[in-house]
Amino acid sequence: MSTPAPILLEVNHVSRTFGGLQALNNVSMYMAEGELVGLIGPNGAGKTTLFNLLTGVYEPSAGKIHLAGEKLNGLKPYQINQKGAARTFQNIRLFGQMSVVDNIKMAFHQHARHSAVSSMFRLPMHFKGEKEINKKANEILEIFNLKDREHELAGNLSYGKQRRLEIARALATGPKVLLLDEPAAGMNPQETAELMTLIKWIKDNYKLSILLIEHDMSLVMNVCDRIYVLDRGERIAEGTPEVIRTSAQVIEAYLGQDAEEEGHA
Ligand SMILES: Nc1ncnc2c1ncn2[C@@H]1O[C@H](COP(=O)(O)OP(=O)(O)OP(=O)(O)O)[C@@H](O)[C@H]1O
Repeated sequence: MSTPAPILLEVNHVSRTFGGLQALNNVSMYMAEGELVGLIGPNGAGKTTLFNLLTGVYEPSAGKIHLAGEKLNGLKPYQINQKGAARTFQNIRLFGQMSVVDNIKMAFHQHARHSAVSSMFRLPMHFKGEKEINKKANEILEIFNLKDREHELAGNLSYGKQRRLEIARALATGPKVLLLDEPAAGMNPQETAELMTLIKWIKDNYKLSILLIEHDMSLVMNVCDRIYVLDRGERIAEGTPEVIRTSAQVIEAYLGQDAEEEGHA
């Protein structure tokens, strides 16, 4: 029997309220090193809120979050990024007026080892750092098939390519865990299939954990090792794709959503 991978991310009994609204209620979850975990649930279930808690956009009202044994509660988004969590957003947030390659280099700079002093005075260490960053940015552009567009303004890329660039940029910060919020939203079926192959490849080659929010159910079922299901702020199921596919509670939650949507139509 192989030894189980160590736990990387731990969420313990986390809740979050917004005024009177309980967006998350006593949710616990974990991710092991190298796992690709799905986070699904009907609209308004609390998925993005959980991402926002994991990345320091909001603080939990109760409960604790640990990454690689370090507590994340109370840290700012940039501090959590430095501890190894990077994310993409539902609505793409690139520097549209900067080139593709500069978007990647910006992310490297956040984590580059050369200090502000060495870059200010252009010390030899600064040039060594720049050379290294150029090399790494090149590698990432090749992997994400964006090399031929490196000097184009990010805002001019097609939607599918902007989504890929956003993931490339998150990866450039050297994360231990990558949080992807609906990375396939707005993509056509071919772009989606390519993206999924890429996500699996990233997981295997960068040996990192990935948490994926995605509405496309077949996609989640195909790529994830395990899945958590939220509904109205509560965790209602957890398990392998097979377990989730046949869970009566999950089916009921989604049917409930369909019925609500039909009622509003
Ligand atoms: N900043 C906020 N202020 C007030 N309410 C919020 C805030 N953020 C989220 N909510 C509420 O919390 C609940 C959960 O929202 P959340 O965006 O986390 O759901 P979701 O599962 O990501 O939904 P979707 O699939 O539609 O993106 C919703 O009722 C939402 O309106």
